[in-house]
Amino acid sequence: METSTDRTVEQDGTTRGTAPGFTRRALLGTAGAALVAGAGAGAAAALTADRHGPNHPPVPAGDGLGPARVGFHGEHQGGILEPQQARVQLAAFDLAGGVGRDGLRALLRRWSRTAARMAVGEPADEFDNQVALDAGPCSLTVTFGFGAGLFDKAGLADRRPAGLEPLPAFPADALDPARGDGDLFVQIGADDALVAVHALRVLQRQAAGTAALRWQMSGFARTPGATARPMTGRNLMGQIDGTNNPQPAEEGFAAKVFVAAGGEQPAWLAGGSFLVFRRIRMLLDNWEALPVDRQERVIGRRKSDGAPLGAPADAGERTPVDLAAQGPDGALAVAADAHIRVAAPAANGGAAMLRRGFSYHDGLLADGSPDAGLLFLAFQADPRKGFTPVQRKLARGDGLSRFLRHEASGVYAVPPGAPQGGYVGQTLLD
Ligand SMILES: C=CC1=C(C)c2cc3[nH]c(cc4nc(cc5[nH]c(cc1n2)c(C)c5CCC(=O)O)C(CCC(=O)O)=C4C)c(C)c3C=C
Ligand SMILES: [Fe+2]
Repeated sequence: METSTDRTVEQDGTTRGTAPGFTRRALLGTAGAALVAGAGAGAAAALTADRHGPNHPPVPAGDGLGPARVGFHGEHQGGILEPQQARVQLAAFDLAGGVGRDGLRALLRRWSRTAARMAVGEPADEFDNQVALDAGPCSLTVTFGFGAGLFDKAGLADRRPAGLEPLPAFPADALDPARGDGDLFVQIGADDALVAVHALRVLQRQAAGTAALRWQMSGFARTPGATARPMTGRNLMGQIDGTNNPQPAEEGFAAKVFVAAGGEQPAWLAGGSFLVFRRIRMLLDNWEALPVDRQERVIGRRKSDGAPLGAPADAGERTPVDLAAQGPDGALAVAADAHIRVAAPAANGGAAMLRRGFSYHDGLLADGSPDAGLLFLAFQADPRKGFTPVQRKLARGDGLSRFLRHEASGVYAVPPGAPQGGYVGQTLLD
């Protein structure tokens, strides 16, 4: 695993030299980019401790989160396999009328070039507003997705993937169309809020005349180093959320998450994925009125350590779930309507997805309740076999659904990663 701050590990495992990490903006001559490296070394050592992932080089103590970087180029796009960053910006754009295949290609070329530059902390181009000048890339990833509408508008209807059909309406959906769907989707993750917002602003300005912002949302996850040891983050209901995700090292992971070559989906999408997005508001006033043991019953896991109900006191979140386990009274330890029972692949014909959601908190609603919840994001090889059957089940029989409102929705084809010198979407457009 690469450890030097002046080299980038690309997703294909190759390394690439760059100007020494934190001072590269100054080397590039960007105005105002005289940078201070190594501040707060002691705190930084802790902050960087849990940022390691398959495509994510460890950062030596003393450099903080700033210089950490995720290579833009590779087999898959960034922002899928890496550990979640502390901040996310989600946005969707609609193509302007009359923008055909060539206009779309020009935009994606430009966006890819810019995302690759920003991922190593370089300024974008003339549209860079210089608001993140003194920050490193902070593990910036930019992930692009294509909505169903894009294919008709760009004259590519014959290349629309079969998996990109609209999601069915689920019972109790309360969806706002203005905050869902969209022709082009962008997920921007970074360990610094300004870095993420800056990247979105640059992409938006570059799109002027070609694509207009349709909706935008901000989210957050745990900041690296916030806990004494690396552990799965908590959501705004206080649950450890993400434990039983498919793990990259496990057999069959790629088949669950990525589109295989030679299958039902078009060849251009091989190595890509599908992303299902749901903005799910949590009814926190109701949830927080429940005693903790009732909250645990709703999920099927302990709140303190995330261990499955019925597991021994010293079990941890990674203890395998025993859905047949019984309590002392002979009743199922994980209740029939517990979220983890209803959502489990075993209850859904093996349906699986890689969940990578972020919390949001956007103030209060008119009734004084928090406008807060989960920006649910799940990558999968085919939503018709992943998200849809699971959500069908959850909407009918999940104890958690009484505390949730699905308010916005989108499904996007996520193209494979771009090779060096290439752009995301190239396999579709060239
Ligand atoms: C359709 C898919 C899912 C939606 C929508 C969903 C919403 C949602 N989930 C939580 C909290 C937790 N979910 C957990 C596990 C879990 N959830 C899903 C699917 C959806 N969740 C799956 C497939 C699983 C794994 C089930 C298993 O195999 O064990 C957990 C437990 C910890 C974990 O494994 O992640 C929590 C907690 C919320 C709050 C929420 C909507 C806001
Ligand atoms: Fe869940």
